Order: sequence, then C-alpha cells, then structure tokens
Amino acid sequence: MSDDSRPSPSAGPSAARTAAVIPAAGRGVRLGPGAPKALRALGGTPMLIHAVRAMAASRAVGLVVVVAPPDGTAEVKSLLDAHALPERTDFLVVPGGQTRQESVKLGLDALPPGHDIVLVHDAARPLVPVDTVDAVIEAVRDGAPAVVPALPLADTVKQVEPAGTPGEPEPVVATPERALLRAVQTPQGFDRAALVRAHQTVTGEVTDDAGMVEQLGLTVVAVPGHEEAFKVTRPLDLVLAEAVLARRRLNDGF
Ligand SMILES: Nc1ccn([C@@H]2O[C@H](COP(=O)(O)OP(=O)(O)OP(=O)(O)O)[C@@H](O)[C@H]2O)c(=O)n1
Ligand SMILES: C[C@](O)(CO)[C@H](O)COP(=O)(O)O
Repeated sequence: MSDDSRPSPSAGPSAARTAAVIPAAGRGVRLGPGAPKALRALGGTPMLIHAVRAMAASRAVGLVVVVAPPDGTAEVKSLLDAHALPERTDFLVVPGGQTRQESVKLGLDALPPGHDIVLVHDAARPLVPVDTVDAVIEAVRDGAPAVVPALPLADTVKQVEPAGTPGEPEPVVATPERALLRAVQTPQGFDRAALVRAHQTVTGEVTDDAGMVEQLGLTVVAVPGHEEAFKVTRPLDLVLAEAVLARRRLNDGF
C-alpha cells in the first residue's frame, strides 16, 4: 500500500499522535438505490476500505475510527478484518448518526487519549493521495488549528434566490469573485481540542468540520488539494473513480 521509503510526517517519535475519523454512515441517496454508499464496490473493493487505506497509508496515522451505518457496525468490522491493512495502524468501529455532523461527533467521542491531531475524512473520498493527507497533517503540526485541502474552481459560481420547486428558474443575486473561492475536500486536519470544542458548542447546519472551527473564531488554513480527492456523490462520480483506479493499477503494473 504505502511506500515505506517515502519521507513522511509520521517518521519520528510522535508517529502515533494522529488519528483519523472516517464518517461512513451516510446512505448515498444521490448515488441511487443500493447498499449504503461506503459499502459499495469500487474496483471490486468497498469504497470504505479504499478510504481507510488512504488514511492508514500515512505513517503519521496511528488510529482510524470508522463511523459505520448505525445498523452496519458488524459488517464494517468484518470488512476491516477481511481486507489487508497496515499492521502499524489500530482500528475502531462505532455506529453513526442521522447527519454527518452527528456521525463525526460520535467518532470523536470514541477517540482514546494520546492523539493530539485529528483528521476527519469522508468515506466518500476514497482516492485521496497520501501526499495530500501528509500535507494536511504537516500544516496542523506547524500550528494551524484547522487545515483544509482545497482546489480553485473551474466554474463560475452564482449566488441565487433558491426556488421553492426543483427545476424552477432561480433569480441570480450575485457573482462572487472566483479567484477568491476554493472547493474544499477532506481529510480536514485539526488540533484535537479545537475540533472537540467546535463539536461541543457549534449548533446549526454546517457542511464541514472546518466551518465549525471557523465559528469559534479560530484560523482555518487551506493547503493544495488534489483532483483525485473528489467526493463520490452521483453516479457519474463512480465512473470517474473506476477510471482513476484503473489508471493507477495500469501505472502500478497490476
Ligand atoms: N448521517 C451521516 C451522513 C453522512 N455521513 C458521511 O459523510 C460523508 C460525506 O457525506 P455525503 O457524501 O453527503 O454522503 P451521504 O450522506 O451518504 O450522501 P447523500 O447525501 O447522497 O445521501 C460520507 O462519507 C458519508 O458516509 C455520515 O457518516 N453520517
Ligand atoms: C466535508 C465535505 O466533503 C467538504 O467538501 C462536504 O462539505 C460534505 O458535504 P456532503 O453534502 O455532506 O457530502
């Protein structure tokens, strides 16, 4: 899986101080009918296993907490047992909640002491490269309380007055300056205490964990994301993910 000769933020005495929480409890409604999204196959292997391997590929990550569909913890444990994973990494499985926010909180609650840096990574981003994971960890180690991998946008973005009914025309009210915008990915990396405080105090709808830390008034920094860290959300994303995986296998010669 990982190249042990690669320099990594994990090489060193504090190697086990980073934990990764993987929210994997969503249904995947936008992907269409079927098993919970994280359990669906990508290149013959459940998406969740790809995401777990992506986190464990970083030598900095000593523990991975998988937040499973509430009725799927036993299945997720069996999947982790059945697939090859690095021996240096510990794994925990906990049941998730009704929202992503709840699921991340349940993962955080299960974290044992001793991990000062926490990554939160969507199971739905199975193909994030290890260099991106390491860059996020490095930026947290350098002192940022919250770090997001982010990419510039290819599309122009419009702010609209949302129509009540899907398909109805929506008045455009503003065009934010694209050069100032970024599309944010995961893993997002955190000083553990800041992330825990955010999940204890911030209420209301948020779509990512860094946004919660932002609401505490703490600094969030962006590091370069990666195009292969895209989120598998709709059926076409699955086609792209299969293609990326096929290209990797070709390049790796298997
Ligand atoms: N109650 C929830 C909802 C989402 N997630 C996780 O949060 C990540 C990002 O969410 P998204 O891509 O929106 O997944 P789903 O909620 O499954 O997708 P959908 O909205 O299409 O149902 C996914 O790894 C998903 O499993 C979670 O752990 N618990
Ligand atoms: C956390 C996230 O992946 C950052 O882009 C995203 O906000 C999750 O959104 P979702 O609608 O819950 O998939």
